[in-house]
Amino acid sequence: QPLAAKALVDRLGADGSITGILVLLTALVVLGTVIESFGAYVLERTAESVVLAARRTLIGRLLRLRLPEVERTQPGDLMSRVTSDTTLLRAVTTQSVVSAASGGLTFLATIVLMALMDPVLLGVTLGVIVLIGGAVSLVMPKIAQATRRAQEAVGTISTALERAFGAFRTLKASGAERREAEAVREAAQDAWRHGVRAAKWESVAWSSVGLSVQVSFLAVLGIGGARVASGAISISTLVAFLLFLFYLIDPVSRLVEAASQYQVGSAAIARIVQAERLETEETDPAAEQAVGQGDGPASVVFEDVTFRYRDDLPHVHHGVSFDVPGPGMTAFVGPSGAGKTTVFGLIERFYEATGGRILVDGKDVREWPLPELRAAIGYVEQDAPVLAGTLRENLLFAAPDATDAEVREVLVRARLDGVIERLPEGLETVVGHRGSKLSGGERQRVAIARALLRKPRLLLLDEATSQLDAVNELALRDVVTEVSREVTVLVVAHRLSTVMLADRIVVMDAGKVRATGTHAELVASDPLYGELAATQFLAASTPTPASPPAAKSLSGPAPTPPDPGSA
Ligand SMILES: Nc1ncnc2c1ncn2[C@@H]1O[C@H](COP(=O)(O)OP(=O)(O)OP(=O)(O)O)[C@@H](O)[C@H]1O
Repeated sequence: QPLAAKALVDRLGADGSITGILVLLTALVVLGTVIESFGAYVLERTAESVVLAARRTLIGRLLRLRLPEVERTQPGDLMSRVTSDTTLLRAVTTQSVVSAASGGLTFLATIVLMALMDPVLLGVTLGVIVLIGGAVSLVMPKIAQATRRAQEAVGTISTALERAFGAFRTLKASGAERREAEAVREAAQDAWRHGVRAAKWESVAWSSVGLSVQVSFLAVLGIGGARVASGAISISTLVAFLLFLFYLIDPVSRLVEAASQYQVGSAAIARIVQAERLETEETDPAAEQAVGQGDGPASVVFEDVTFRYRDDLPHVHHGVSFDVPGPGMTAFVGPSGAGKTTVFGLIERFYEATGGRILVDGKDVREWPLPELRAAIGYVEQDAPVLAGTLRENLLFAAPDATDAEVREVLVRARLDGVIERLPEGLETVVGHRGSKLSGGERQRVAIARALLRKPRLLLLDEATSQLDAVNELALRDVVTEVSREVTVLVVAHRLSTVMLADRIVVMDAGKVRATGTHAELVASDPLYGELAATQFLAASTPTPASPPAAKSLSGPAPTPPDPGSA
């Protein structure tokens, strides 16, 4: 452009035609702008792609984490690694890379030209730059450290918010808004403090650029002056050298910028890598694709299983053994904390047993391809979680390929058809965060319908009927009885009515199976079972000798009215 402008001025002076040059000049301006904006676009796009790639990898791994890993970490913090930390990668991939490349090239070119003029003065300049550069390099880790702390604080904010929103009703009912807000504010304050600290160290790094050039200037002036006086170099060489020194400001600034941006990015990378290192379940896309539905009810055998949740915790199972041939209903009963729910966690292989063997269909669960094992199982958790989204999404969650006819059938079986009919939007009704717009009983029925839609060979129900009213409970009991004719059903039961329907009952106590048998057998033979039947089960059904009408409920809501159905 300057050359074209010069030619333009020359032509004007010589009264020549300027059209060609004007066109050339315009073309150069347009071309320059296009190249510049295209360059910026490519750079930003690359940065966004890096962020996307990091997020994809992270998301893919986080949803496959082993359950103990998730229990050891904070979901909110893990989320902030996907959302906030990955964003910081942009800085490294744009400013940092470009500054390092352009700054590095200009720096080298200037140094070469300076070396051609006077190697001695160059030595002086580099000496000063290296000295101050050394000091700056001490500052760099502090930027990384402060950024990491700031990002950790951002993770704490997410964790605190997740905790509050996860139990929003309890938060309000406990009047804990102010205290929880205070905790979040404190984390935000922490993020601010560390962010400011990072900014402080960055400004130290920046000001050192000016300092290094000024000190070099003084040193070159002194030593160069002496060399001019001694006749080693000419005064014009000294002047040119000093000018070059000022050309160094820009590349050195860019290099420092690149280095400090890199520190910020590396703090984020460290947190991302940390999340990536968490242990995931084995993945085998081929096995996932090839998951077929086996036939018939599955059998479950526990052989002297021992288990503890963590190495530093006591054992929850001390040699649990039982044998459940399919089909039929098996109820697990026992005092709270006996390890009943843990049995389900081990069958699903959420956790690995520390000793003994667990066989499903005669095959050790560790030898089953995980997707295949889980495809055979329908699981209704203790608190029957419903996910945000529509009812349809919730139902199809475990069986995305289910047909409308199958959904309808399952809705009728789970006695949800009436509920859906009453809703103006039917299956498209949005159920709110964790299904907060549904009643407790409705949530449980949705969870049961979801499990049934998976057409399991083994159904695990954890207190699945504990929040149902008498009519629905009776209906669901019929469903479960019906299902148990073809499917192996294991249920952690807290209601006598459910227990009495079971083909076999496993009584657990303190991490062991103390007895198995039918209700009648156990009432006669096992004192703990007799006591449980009398006191702990909800006396929902016909009073039995072991379950007087005034029986005290320890494990659930008020007793429901007597139910003649199970007499
Ligand atoms: N994820 C976990 N990490 C650590 N300890 C756990 C975990 N889950 C359960 N425990 C502990 O293991 C023990 C057995 O728990 P489990 O849920 O199997 O009992 P349960 O018999 O189903 O009790 P309930 O009838 O009250 O549901 C309890 O002492 C519990 O505190």
